[in-house]
Amino acid sequence: MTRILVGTRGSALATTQSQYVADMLVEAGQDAQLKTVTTTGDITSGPLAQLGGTGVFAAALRQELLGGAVDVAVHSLKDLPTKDLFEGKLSLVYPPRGDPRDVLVARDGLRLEDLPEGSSIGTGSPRRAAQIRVLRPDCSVTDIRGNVGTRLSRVAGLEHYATNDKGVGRGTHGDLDAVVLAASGLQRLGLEDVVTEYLDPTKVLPAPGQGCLAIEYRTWDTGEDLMTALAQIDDAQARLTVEAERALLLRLEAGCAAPIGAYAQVAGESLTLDVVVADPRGTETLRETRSAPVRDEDAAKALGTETAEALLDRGAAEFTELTLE
Ligand SMILES: NCc1[nH]cc(CCC(=O)O)c1CC(=O)O
Repeated sequence: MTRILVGTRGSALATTQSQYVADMLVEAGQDAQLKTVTTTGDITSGPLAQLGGTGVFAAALRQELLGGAVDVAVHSLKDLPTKDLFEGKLSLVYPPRGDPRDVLVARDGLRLEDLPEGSSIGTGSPRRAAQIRVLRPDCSVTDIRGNVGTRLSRVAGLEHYATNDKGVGRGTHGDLDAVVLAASGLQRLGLEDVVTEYLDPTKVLPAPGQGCLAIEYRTWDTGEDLMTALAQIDDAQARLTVEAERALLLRLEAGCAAPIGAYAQVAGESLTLDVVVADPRGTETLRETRSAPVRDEDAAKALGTETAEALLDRGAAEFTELTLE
C-alpha cells in the first residue's frame, strides 16, 4: 500500500491536529505518516494583524502539496483564505467539527464579568479584541502572539506554561489577568483544564471556520483509494456550517485577521448564521442573524452570501474598513 504523507506545520497544536487526521486516514484503511513543513507564520514574530493578508500560515504547506512533496495538507480552517487561489487545483475535506467557541483563561478562576475593573486581557485577534471591548469597555486589551503555551504563560499564575517559541512577549510572563483563546486548540492539546469560561458563541462570535480542521488534497491526481478514504472522513454537518461562515467572509472580502465573527449552527431542519462585524478601533458592532432550511452546500453558501449582503447594505464595509486585507 502506498504511504500517504500528511503535510503539517511544526507547532505542537499543528502536529497534534495532523496526527488526528493521520489516525482518521488509518482508520479509513490508509497507511499515513506526518511530514513537517516550516511556514512563514511560524518564523515571523510581528503582531498577527500586521503580518499582511491571510494564509501566511498555510502558504508554504500548500506549495508542498501542489509540488507533490505531500499527499494531503492539514490546516486549521480558520487560517485558510476564502478565495480560491489555485484555480480549483486544491480542494478541502472537513472532519467532524470540534468546539467552535472562544474561551477565557483568567487568573484565579475568574469569568469575564467577574474580572476587576481595569483588568488586562490578552488576544492577538482584532475580532476577539473588538468583542471583548464591547462587553468590558473598562478593561484594556493587549496584543499577544505566540503559540498556545506562550499565550497561556502571560496569565498570572500560569507562567509555567511558557514554551520556547518566538512569539512577541517571550520572557514576559504572568503580566495579564486573562487571555482569550480557541477552545478547540486547548482541547486538542489536552489543556482544557485551564479554561475559566466558555464564551457563549452567540455572544462572542468565533472566527469563521473556528474549531474545524481542513484536509486539503490535489484535485487532479489524488488516487482513488485516498479519495474514498477522504470521502469517508468528510462530515456533512461540518461542511454546511463552515461553508455558510466562509461564504459570508468571502462576500465581505475579509480574512482571518478581520474583525468579523460568524457562527452557523444546525438545529432541526434549520441552519442559522449569527454574524458580528466589529469596528476595530471602537466599541461598536453590527450584528445580523439569518436562517434557512437545511438543504445542501449551495444553500448554506447562499445563506452566507445573503447575510453578507444584508450587512453591506447596512454599511459594514465602511464600518470595519474592510481594506484590512
Ligand atoms: N489563529 C491561530 C489558530 N488557528 C487555529 C487555532 C485553533 C482553533 C481552531 O481549531 O480553529 C488557533 C489558536 C487560537 O485561535 O487560539
